[in-house]
Amino acid sequence: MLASLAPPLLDWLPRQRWFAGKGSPVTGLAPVTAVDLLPLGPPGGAPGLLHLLVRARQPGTGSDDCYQLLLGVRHVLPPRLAPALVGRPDGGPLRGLAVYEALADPRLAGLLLERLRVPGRLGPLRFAREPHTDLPAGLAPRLLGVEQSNSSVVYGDSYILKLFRRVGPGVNPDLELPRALARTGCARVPAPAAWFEAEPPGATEPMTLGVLQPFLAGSADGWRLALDALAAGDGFTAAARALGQATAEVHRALAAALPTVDLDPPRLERIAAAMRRRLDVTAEAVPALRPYRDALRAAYDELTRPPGPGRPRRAQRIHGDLHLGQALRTAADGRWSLIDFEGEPARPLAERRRPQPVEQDVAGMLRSFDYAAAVGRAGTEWAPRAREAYCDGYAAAHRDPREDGPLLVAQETDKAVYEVLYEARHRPDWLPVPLSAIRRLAERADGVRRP
Ligand SMILES: Nc1ncnc2c1ncn2[C@@H]1O[C@H](COP(=O)(O)OP(=O)(O)O)[C@@H](O)[C@H]1O
Ligand SMILES: O=P(O)(O)O[C@H]1O[C@H](CO)[C@@H](O[C@H]2O[C@H](CO)[C@@H](O)[C@H](O)[C@H]2O)[C@H](O)[C@H]1O
Repeated sequence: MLASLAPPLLDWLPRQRWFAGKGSPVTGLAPVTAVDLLPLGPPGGAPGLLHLLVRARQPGTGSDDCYQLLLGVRHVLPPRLAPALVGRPDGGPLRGLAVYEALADPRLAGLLLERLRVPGRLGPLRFAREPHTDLPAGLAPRLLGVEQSNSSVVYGDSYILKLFRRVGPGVNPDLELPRALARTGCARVPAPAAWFEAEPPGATEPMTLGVLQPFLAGSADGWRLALDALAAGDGFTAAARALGQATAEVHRALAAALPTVDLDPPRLERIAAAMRRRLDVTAEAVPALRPYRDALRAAYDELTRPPGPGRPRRAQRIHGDLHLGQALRTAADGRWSLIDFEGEPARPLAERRRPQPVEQDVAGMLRSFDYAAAVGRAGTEWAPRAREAYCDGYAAAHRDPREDGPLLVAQETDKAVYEVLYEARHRPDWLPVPLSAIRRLAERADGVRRP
């Protein structure tokens, strides 16, 4: 079946926002699993729903990533679904049929919820749910239009299903961590209600494919709220402080729920080495970063010097890609919740599941205030105030993340380097935002190198 689907998919896949392999051509697709979730009916009857895991061949990248696709199949595509068209295969069993993004079709998205309501297996797919959750039938689905790393469908403003696009063996932290947090009673993170995974033939571990969790209706994300506050000339320090507190609570709950480790010198050296590697890879890909490479390395060297006495460094499971867009505040009670514990989508899963210093998350959020200030054209004081308020809130609920300056600066540098690559690949117009932070961090590191 894939042979006839391959030509339209080869054209369509690299254009999707969630396609992670931008920058290298896709030369072929290899099927991993194919499951008919709903067989195509006769003309005028039910659409078909095909679940596919495909490996995209990208020579020279060192890895052929596996992607999850949900494809609708119809004899005739109604005009409202025209933007979702992937293509019309010109041979094989799908010849002449319209193949399209199934999540855009409420009938097919609804079927996914039905599958999640009833635990069980279907070929290599396994559907599971928390035993005592009440999942009503027939909730109206709508595909979220936001441009993200994955795809999400909201059901009746009650639940949201996140479908991971680039998938790999091992439990996804976006299922693992919220489940662990739910067990501790931490209410800052929506608890998974159901999920599904695949066990392809020969796989050593299942791949998490999707997670259903309660939808926080009436909430707005921190990025939107920060930009709104900036446009209105309102302050953001109270919100930032509360967000710092929420982050600290989640970190404390994660440290209680899952193993933590000492950041001894060999571990710190490994962290610094990984940061240097990311810097080198990014400087190769983005020439604008090259003039700052040596100065930034100094920040990583600082990290490996022994910290002051009484400052034990520890690592634990963290969010891994914390920014304002990952924090939702409900209008009714002004409470912050954190979402999207997948970690940085570009990093290998095993690395994302490794314990890290909490400063990595704190640095991510600090960078985000900087982004909001740049995009919202804030005055020079806005970001420093928000950053301080966030750290104050964090310190009040846990410990002060500013205490270990070298660790925080190294993490912030690493994050800004990540953002340079992210923006170069996904939003080149935004590249100046992390680059201006890189300039600032490089000047600071130069000051440390030549006091
Ligand atoms: N539990 C939730 N309640 C309300 N909105 C949510 C919830 N989870 C996610 N969202 C919305 O969906 C968007 C995408 O979710 P996210 O987990 O960040 O996916 P991605 O990995 O694709 O970025 C978020 O920016 C947020 O607007
Ligand atoms: O899609 P995800 O939420 O998993 O995260 C990716 O996309 C983010 C952009 O939406 C990106 O975040 C960067 O841009 C944000 C503003 O749009 C800014 O607030 C963040 O600080 C900045 O890192 C994130 O890095 C990326 O992993």
